[in-house]
Amino acid sequence: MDVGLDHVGQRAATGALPPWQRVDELVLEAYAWARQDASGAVADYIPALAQADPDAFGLCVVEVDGGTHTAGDADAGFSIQSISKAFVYALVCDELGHAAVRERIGVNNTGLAFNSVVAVELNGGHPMNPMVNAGALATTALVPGGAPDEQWAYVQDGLSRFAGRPLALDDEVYASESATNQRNQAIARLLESYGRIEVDPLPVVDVYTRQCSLVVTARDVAVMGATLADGGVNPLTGERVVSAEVCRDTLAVLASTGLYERSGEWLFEIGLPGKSGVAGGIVTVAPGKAGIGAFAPRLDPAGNSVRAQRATGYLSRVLGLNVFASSVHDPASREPQ
Ligand SMILES: NC(=O)CC[C@H](N)C(=O)O
Repeated sequence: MDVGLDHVGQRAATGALPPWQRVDELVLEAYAWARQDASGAVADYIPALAQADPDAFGLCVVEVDGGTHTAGDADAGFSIQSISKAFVYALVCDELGHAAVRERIGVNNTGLAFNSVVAVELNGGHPMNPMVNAGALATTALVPGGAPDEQWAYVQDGLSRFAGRPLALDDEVYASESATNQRNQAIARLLESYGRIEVDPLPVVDVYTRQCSLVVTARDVAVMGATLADGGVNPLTGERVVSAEVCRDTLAVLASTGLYERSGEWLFEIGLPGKSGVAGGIVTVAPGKAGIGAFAPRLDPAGNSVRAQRATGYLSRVLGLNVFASSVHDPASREPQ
């Protein structure tokens, strides 16, 4: 992934964000620049997703003090899909302690596609990390509650607390994905055969499918990211959702695995933990600073939104968010004009 940022100056990551009026302008600029790229294709392996408007595009930055900046369709709804994996993982770690989850789920990249069955086999039945489908299914199996309906209530409530508003299910996406998720059912059965899922796997797949079908907006996703950036406290509601330690651990996992087999390229270009979903959303977290939510349905071959990656990369540079760009003495780290 080369998102074509060579012409955009990298602001040093030390210090605060620019004043809010300037952030407003830069968000509009990032949006206009990313919008020029109409490449990629809308996901169609879940039939309901194929109906998305390919030109929809929303962008939102929420700062840890609650300051909010939007461009385009920031309030257009889309299904959260794999972005949910990051937040369900955080909730489960907060509940069970990260050591237990780390052993069972893992924190290393598979180097393979998000829905790879081979990855499970190659790793002796280990799901490897919570951001691929195998690890996400194994994580959802650990959600407290026991019965699937209670687990679902826990997930829906927890993700809503991250977003700061009640999130609802997209019934059409849920029905469509339920009818076509045989591969996820197979992965769950495979994990069961290796003892990595110890409950009935098909209800786990159902809870997972529901969690992926929650409707969010770019604004919601930015608030969810800002909650992780803010050490677990939602900057809009003031509610603590998870502990600061859980945020730290979740962000480390996102940095290495959030964009699947493209995670290295993402980190190289953008320098921030992020998580994508096949409906076209990406959440990105600038620790201690802000969350970014971006949504545009056209995807690259790994299943990551083209425009969302570009807009986020632009913002990372001009806002000075790249966590590796901290050398104020580096002549390449110049203030953007
Ligand atoms: N990458 C994704 O967003 C995948 C999520 C989707 N619900 C699936 O399980 O296939």
